[in-house]
Amino acid sequence: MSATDQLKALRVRIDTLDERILELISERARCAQEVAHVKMANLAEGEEPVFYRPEREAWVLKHIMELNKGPLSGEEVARLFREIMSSCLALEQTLKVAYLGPEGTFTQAAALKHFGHSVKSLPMAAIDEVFREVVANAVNFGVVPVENSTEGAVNHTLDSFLEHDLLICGEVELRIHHHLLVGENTRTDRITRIYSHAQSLAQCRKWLDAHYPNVERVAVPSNADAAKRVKTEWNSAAIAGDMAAKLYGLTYLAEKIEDRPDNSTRFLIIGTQAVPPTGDDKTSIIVSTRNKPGALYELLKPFHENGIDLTRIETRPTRSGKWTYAFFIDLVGHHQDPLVKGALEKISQEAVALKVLGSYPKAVL
Ligand SMILES: C=C(O[C@@H]1C=C(C(=O)O)C=C[C@H]1O)C(=O)O
Repeated sequence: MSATDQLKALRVRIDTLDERILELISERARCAQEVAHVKMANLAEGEEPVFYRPEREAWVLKHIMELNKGPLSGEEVARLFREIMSSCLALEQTLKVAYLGPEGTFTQAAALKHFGHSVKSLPMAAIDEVFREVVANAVNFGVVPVENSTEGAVNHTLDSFLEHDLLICGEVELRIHHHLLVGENTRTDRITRIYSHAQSLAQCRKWLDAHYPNVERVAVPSNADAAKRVKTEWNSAAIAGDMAAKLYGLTYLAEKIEDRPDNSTRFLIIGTQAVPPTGDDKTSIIVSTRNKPGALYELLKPFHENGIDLTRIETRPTRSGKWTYAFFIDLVGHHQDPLVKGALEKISQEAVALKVLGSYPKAVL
């Protein structure tokens, strides 16, 4: 058989497979519609239906990854199913998700990675605004950055948890690649200014010292903001990611300029919905202690005694009193797991204050 005939035959097979895939996806979508009807028909009086179930979605993705035998990677098939679920959920309810904007930020990329593309994503000007939109019920969820592997905690986010009563419903991790971008009329030999968010400038510090030691670095509110500015400036460049580059039609002067190749940022999904256990969860708490010797040691002891793994501890001053600190702790497990529950009960007896910010499925993708 000639190559042309071979290709022709293969394409006929692909067409037939696509038709079957379409049939199956449509059948799945109809099932999701039925799920919505069942949820609506079984509400107690005054009860609001809960369409989005993060614990179920995490299970579906993990199940698919476990079943997958290739040739596509587990992550690749999970991304496809992430989008299928996103479309199915949109038949039940279109989620509104606020994120730290403007459009084109890594936080928007994180929101779409977590929820898929069938949500309505709404850019906010500041982290606190994302929190306020969720508190006001103007959106279903919010997405905010919380820590970067190179630069550490995002303090605005931690402080917002002290001010607002919201729950963490999920986490997303995103590999962060920064590029040096310019507009089409830029004189690349005359760059006198590089714009970016302070965190991104810090994540590319060594690269900038080596390649643009004498160029002014200007911190702006977001990478997308930086990208927007350089579109029309002939003597400046921006550091931003692919989404912003595409959104503003910029040219790549240098790619992947972050100092650490494993540079990644963790984002949190904030909402008002408590998430049931999946068996592979994390819990975030805020706790403050009396200011006495050994207080932090005493505080952490119950975790050690119950064999609970702490993945992060961060300290922030609170505004309620001088030298009073709040500890943000992430641990492995759900707050309903007996060992976690026991440790938290012991801690709440000792601590000045303890707040469980939420238990949520570990990031699957
Ligand atoms: C179908 C459901 O509703 C939503 C859609 C899901 C899906 O498409 O698989 C999974 C969980 C929910 O977010 C459900 O609750 O099972």
